[in-house]
Amino acid sequence: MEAIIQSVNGFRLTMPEIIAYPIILSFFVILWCRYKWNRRHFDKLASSLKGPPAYPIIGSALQFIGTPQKLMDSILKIIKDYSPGPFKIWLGPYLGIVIIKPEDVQIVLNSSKALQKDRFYKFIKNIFGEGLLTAPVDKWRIHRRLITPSFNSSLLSEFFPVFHEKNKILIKNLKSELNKTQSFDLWDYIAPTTLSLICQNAMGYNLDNQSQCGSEFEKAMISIRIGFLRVVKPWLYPNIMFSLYLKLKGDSNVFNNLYKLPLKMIREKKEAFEQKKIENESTVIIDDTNKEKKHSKVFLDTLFELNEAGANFSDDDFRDEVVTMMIGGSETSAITLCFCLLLLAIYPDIQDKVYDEICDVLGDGDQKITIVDSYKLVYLDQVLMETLRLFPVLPILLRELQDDVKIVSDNIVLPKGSTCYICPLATHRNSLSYPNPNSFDPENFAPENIAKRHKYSFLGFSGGPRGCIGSKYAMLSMKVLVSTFLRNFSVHTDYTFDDIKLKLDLLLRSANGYPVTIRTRTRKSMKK
Ligand code: HEM
Repeated sequence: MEAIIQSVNGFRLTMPEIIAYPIILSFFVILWCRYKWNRRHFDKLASSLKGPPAYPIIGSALQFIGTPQKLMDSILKIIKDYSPGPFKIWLGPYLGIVIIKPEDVQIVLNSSKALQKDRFYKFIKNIFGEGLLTAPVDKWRIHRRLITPSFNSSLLSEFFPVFHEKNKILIKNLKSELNKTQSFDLWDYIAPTTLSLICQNAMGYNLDNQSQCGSEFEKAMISIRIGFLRVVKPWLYPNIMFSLYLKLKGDSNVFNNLYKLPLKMIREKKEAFEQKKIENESTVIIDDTNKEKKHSKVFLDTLFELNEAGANFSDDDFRDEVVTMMIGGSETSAITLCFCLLLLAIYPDIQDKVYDEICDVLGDGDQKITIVDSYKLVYLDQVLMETLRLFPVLPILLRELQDDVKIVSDNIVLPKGSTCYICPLATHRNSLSYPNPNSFDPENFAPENIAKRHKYSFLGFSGGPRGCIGSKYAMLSMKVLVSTFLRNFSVHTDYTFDDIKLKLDLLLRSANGYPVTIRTRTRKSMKK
């Protein structure tokens, strides 16, 4: 039968069209209503919270578009406008609630319903796979329990010979910059050192920093930071768009390059492990007095042994845990150390005070630092903590809530399925906890001042069950490096505190590097 043609407002429609269009429209209206109904608790909470402007589909993403420095500026502005929260942020269609007050943070970080890393971590899964940092909760529970003993406090002293050896190389390399008037970037020396430290201490692998592999890994790390910027570029969310983007930038091989060194280490260490097993000498060494003594295994050997005992790590599991340790254990410390030394260069009085303490504990000679000495360097400890307060390497942590979580502020219930943004940067710069939050003042971490504050007002290493597994190792290794550095050189800069501009590309960094000059240390401790 011939279709009936009708004229509707000047448009000519066939009868099937007249029937189909309202059906299609109703279908979308129903879908939309269902979507809104399912998310009514998000919308209800969102309507009661302040937050930056948001638009359908993209949310507040427009605020964050631009360079890593612009991204950081936007974050700082939002924190300033909405602190101390809680406040909302829509990223794409996803509701996030930013919490800043220590009492709220304590609840979320310790809640069993907030252990899951947020969906946005999937973008860094390209890098870390399912290592501890990014692993889903079930896998994380098993791996965390197995891996924790490798960084147990009782083993920390065993890392010292490697600390000494690698710092000796650092000092030798730094001598090429001695007494120059032109500043250099601390990063170029510190980053290879921390990478080399973690490779040897966790993987038992002696990395020659000048080797092709080491520098290739570091280069891949630089390209990989762009992976993180996907979070604020919704058009790169689909994998196909991201692959295309990498191709256009000539970076399509970046992940293969990143994995080259970890895979090489695993292969070689596994061969050595198998060999030792055959010789049945895997855990026994003979000491000077010819007595047999247990030699603690490095982290990677522990993984091999656990696997033998039935832990069932796949090849990907090995790779992911090793990459996580390499990046989590080196970049974080390198950034903190660079900021710390730059701050000491900006504040020579504080540098002198740190140096005096080092001389008190270690003397003016070249006696090697021990673990007991490092515990006595309490002012240096304060300086490092204050550095992490001002420049927390991970300025924002994201948790996807697997159930409702009630926080203290206004008795708000954070709904299941929403994202909780914990913001160390904002918590650390809150004047309720720190009287002059934007100044460098190591006295903030004097014991009497720590006692006045909430425990969760410092989040440099996060907290709760998913807090940093390597915090004690990190503090010790940083203390050894800074004290060795300052025993050899004084550090100087033209920078002022306000010259430090920040950027965020996976981690928080100085946008213009860490420019300093160094001189042979002439001043001996004033206390002598
Ligand atoms: C100054 C140095 C360091 C800082 C500031 C730091 C900071 C952090 C923070 C804030 C987290 C929590 C991340 C999150 O919740 O998303 C974390 C987790 C982690 N860190 Fe560190 N870290 C440092 C050094 C290290 C070192 C030396 C290692 C290895 C030896 C390490 C290994 C890890 C691992 C494996 C995780 C994941 C823990 C888990 O989810 O169970 N970190 N770190």
